[in-house]
Amino acid sequence: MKQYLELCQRIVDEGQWVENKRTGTRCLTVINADLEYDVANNKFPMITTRKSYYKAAIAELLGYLRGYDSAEQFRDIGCKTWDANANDNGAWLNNPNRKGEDDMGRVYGVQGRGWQRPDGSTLDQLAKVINNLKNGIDDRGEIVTFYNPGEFELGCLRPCMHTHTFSLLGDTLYLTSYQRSCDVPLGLNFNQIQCFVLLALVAQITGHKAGKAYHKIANAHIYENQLELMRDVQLKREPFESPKLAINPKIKTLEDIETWVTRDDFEVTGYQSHEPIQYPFSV
Ligand SMILES: Nc1nc(=O)c2c([nH]1)NC[C@@H]1CN(c3ccc(C(=O)N[C@@H](CCC(=O)O)C(=O)O)cc3)CN21
Ligand SMILES: O=c1ccn([C@H]2C[C@H](O)[C@@H](COP(=O)(O)O)O2)c(=O)[nH]1
Repeated sequence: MKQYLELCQRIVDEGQWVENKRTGTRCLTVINADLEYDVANNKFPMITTRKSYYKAAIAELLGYLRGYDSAEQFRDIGCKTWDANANDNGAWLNNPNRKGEDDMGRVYGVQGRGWQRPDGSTLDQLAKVINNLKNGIDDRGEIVTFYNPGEFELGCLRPCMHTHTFSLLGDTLYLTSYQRSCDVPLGLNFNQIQCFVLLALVAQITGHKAGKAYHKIANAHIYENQLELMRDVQLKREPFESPKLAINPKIKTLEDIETWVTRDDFEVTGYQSHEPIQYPFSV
């Protein structure tokens, strides 16, 4: 929590204003942030200086791991975060590749689970990584990347947290996640949870201990219409202790994640937070 608040304060104190053509809203911006999460000691990085909706963040991650490509699929598992980008984003609505209501196109999990090879076959990046890790193999390339510049025009948004590198050291699994662009008031609240859960979950299904998750962000920003709430409300509050996360121990395989796991297989205990803050969302 401390590192989150320090990043917010750094943006407020040192950020530079950057125009953003896609959304039409300026952002106060800093470059480079390194966050880390102590998964080994179950310090769940949930924001406490406002109410955090962690189940939606976990559902979004489950959708990525399943290769979902429609906002309806995300809604069905308890996550509304893709509605606006699929259905209210002018550039995407006018893109001839959009297949209709709720289509997100070839984003995130579509790349992670079905990267198109030149010969027309597809590559399941996630299955390869899970298989290797299960067999104790780290080939120094246990990477799942959603970032496919050749197909950006086939999706509603370029992936933000785009690449996940798993590393095995003895019997402990580590994760390094890379993010190109970060909406600190809204997106980061979700992304922190997702880094933590991704490591905890993959460690569980591959039979390893979880170590630390390292989260590397290039462009970290606060939209102009979010600044006042962040500076004058959220940053004035004192954080509470981090809660703990329990994951259903019956989750044992990638197939479990694909078939029956829901957001209710994840429970947080010891969460105390300040009042909710509703930040504006820029499409
Ligand atoms: N401008 C922008 N910021 C983002 O963080 C973002 C995008 N666009 N586009 C793609 C995804 C969608 N994400 C989102 C979208 C909405 C919320 C959001 O509204 N969160 C609220 C309530 C969540 C709920 O009730 O489930 C919050 O208070 O955290 C969070 C992340 C993250 N990404
Ligand atoms: O997981 C996510 C997804 C998106 N975001 C934010 C970061 C930016 O504010 C927008 C994406 O806009 P671009 O113009 O494509 O950079 O969404 C996030 O923080 N986390």
